Amino acid sequence: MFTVRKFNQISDIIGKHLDQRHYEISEDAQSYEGILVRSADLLSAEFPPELVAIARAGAGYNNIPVDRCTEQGIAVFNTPGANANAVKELVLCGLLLAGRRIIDANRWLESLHEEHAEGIEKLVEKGKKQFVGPELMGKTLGVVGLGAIGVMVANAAVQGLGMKVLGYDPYLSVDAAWHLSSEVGRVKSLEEIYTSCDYITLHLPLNDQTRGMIGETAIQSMKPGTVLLNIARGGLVSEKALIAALESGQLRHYVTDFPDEGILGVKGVIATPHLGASTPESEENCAEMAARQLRAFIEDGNIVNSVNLPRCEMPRMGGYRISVINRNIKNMVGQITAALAESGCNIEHMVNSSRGEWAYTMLDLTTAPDQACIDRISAIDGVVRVRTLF
Ligand SMILES: NC(=O)c1ccc[n+]([C@@H]2O[C@H](COP(=O)([O-])OP(=O)(O)OC[C@H]3O[C@@H](n4cnc5c(N)ncnc54)[C@H](O)[C@@H]3O)[C@@H](O)[C@H]2O)c1
Ligand SMILES: O=C(O)[C@H](O)COP(=O)(O)O
Repeated sequence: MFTVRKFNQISDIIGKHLDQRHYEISEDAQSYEGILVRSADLLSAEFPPELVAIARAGAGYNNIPVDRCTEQGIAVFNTPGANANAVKELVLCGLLLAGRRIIDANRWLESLHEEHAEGIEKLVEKGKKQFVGPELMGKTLGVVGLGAIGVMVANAAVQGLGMKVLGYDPYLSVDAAWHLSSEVGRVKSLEEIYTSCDYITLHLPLNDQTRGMIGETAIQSMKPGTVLLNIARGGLVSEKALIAALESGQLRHYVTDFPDEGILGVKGVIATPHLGASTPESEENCAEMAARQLRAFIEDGNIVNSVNLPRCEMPRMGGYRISVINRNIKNMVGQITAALAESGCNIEHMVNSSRGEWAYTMLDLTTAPDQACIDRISAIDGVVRVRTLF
């Protein structure tokens, strides 16, 4: 029996993979092997020694202390693409809301309704000229980050809305390149996005490299009256520079899913309360993918969609499986196999993968290793976690 602690409300569909006979899902357990989480802040959480994996039911994992987890031998997973369509739809909504001044117009109508009991139709016809707003067709959209969401937004804007679209992503994956419409232009610098676009939308992770990337210099190099959309993370944009730019008109609108007390009420801000992934479809997709990945790792050691460890899968063909997380330094596999040989264990199947500074090995043995053998492998310099999976 394994225990998985939920740090957020997660769709009940997780029960399909984490069934009651083998998993207890708890909101307050103190000892647990797995975590399921959405946006709860785990950055300063203390983890129990039994914890082997954290599954983020969503895309962004800046709420998880990934480096600390790796040092402690904890695998961290996310669910790439599982909520991308929901976010794409919210971005398209944001483009239309900002372009056609729908929020201002709606607010005006509500005020009319409060002030006038009748004659509204005449006032509507007289007043509508205040809310003339440009069409999207023919305007240029810049997409920063061409991952699961950025590609969908770029394709929808170029194919469905008739916009010109420029995309920037220095780390574009082969998979994303396959899915990107050939009508989307790729640029090599952010400067090109800033200077040529009427609308700019951000679809990249928040990390040390991207925090505050939209500051005064970036905003000042944009076209006057640019609409900036940020459904990715609030920390990508410097709030001081943003507010000054909205006040001066350098930015016409800031469409964001991450409002706070600093920007709410500022003219030009159109905000939603972190609703990007809040659709029944994406909540289920993310929960199911997270639960499946968590179970595959807890029970079989298989790694798919980890953000800190390499992809590594080996089908179960009997035998006694152990898994090892270690630093990616020379002679680790040699030392692990030597320790097994010393304990008289024969290796039936083995797989080893690395990712940057870390590596992962799974071995299926013909006989069960004893505790002395596990201790010997755990004592190898650079090994951070050894698990027995039988
Ligand atoms: N508002 C919401 O509810 C919501 C929902 C999902 C995702 N998000 C946010 O959107 C982000 C993107 O999600 P995704 O599913 O598309 O992720 P993804 O990993 O599929 O795509 C991110 C892309 O950003 C690119 N990138 C990384 N650093 C970059 C840089 N410095 N400049 C340009 N591109 C860079 C990567 O190469 C990748 O292609 C997430 O990290 C998350 O913060 C928000
Ligand atoms: O990164 C994500 O996937 C989103 O920000 C969604 O967050 P949520 O799961 O808390 O809605």
